[in-house]
Amino acid sequence: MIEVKNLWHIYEGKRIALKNVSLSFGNEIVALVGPNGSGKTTLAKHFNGLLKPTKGEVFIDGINTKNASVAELSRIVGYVFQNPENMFFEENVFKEVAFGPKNLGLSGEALEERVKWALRIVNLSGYEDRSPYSLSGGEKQRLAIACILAMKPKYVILDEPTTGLDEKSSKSVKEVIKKLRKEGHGIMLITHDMELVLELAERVVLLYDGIKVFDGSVDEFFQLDLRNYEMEIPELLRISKSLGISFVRNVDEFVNFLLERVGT
Ligand SMILES: Nc1ncnc2c1ncn2[C@@H]1O[C@H](COP(=O)(O)OP(=O)(O)OP(=O)(O)O)[C@@H](O)[C@H]1O
Repeated sequence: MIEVKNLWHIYEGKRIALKNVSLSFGNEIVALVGPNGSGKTTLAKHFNGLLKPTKGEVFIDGINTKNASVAELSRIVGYVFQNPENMFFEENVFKEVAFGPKNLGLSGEALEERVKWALRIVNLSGYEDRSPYSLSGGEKQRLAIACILAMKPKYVILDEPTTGLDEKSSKSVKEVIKKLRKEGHGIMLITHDMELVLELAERVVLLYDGIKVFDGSVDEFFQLDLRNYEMEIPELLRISKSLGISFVRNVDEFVNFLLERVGT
């Protein structure tokens, strides 16, 4: 369980980025949303100790982040940053994925198994010898996820995992996220992509100007007037609402509603 208790974060220069935020999350997919500058990244950086509370406390499976190093916390919380190509530095995909578990002390067959396992989950088996830089945007995103998974963290934070990806790549990243959830990982999606929230999230936390203004179900979230928070509901929901359909997750559900209506 990740537990945030009355967290304040004030950057040097006195910018108050988080104001008394409390939340906890476990084995679920939580979307962390809010307009630019609302404090999402600041909050997420507390989960692996990259930032320490100005006031308040953060516990990762009972460990107070104040007393733990980033290295220690990164074993429990994996953070997949935005623009993953910035994090690659090895000559091939195998070495890139092996880097983290190697640092954790794995070697030989165990290391090879771990890398193969991580690549299998993200559907990149067979890519071992490719240069990370030769991959497509979606493949890079999946490689970045594999690098984190190879360290077997219990929680995975994904910062804008679908931004800049085409439909097909975005779909395969979503499949990976679903797979991780099934494997028992707790997942936090930091995102502006409301379609992604609609499709995958089980819960939404909304930050606005450093304050947690909403924490609840996806259905309830999309009942808020999101324009107040500089966001918009997905087109699919807008259309379905205008047809009197209260809540659908995806096009298939939408079509089913319409077919039921035609049939009655
Ligand atoms: N290193 C820093 N020093 C000073 N202020 C910072 C620093 N990092 C972030 N901030 C400020 O803290 C506030 C929250 O920023 P943060 O990056 O957490 O927001 P965000 O919700 O992740 O935004 P975005 O959606 O644009 O990524 C912003 O006003 C930002 O300018």
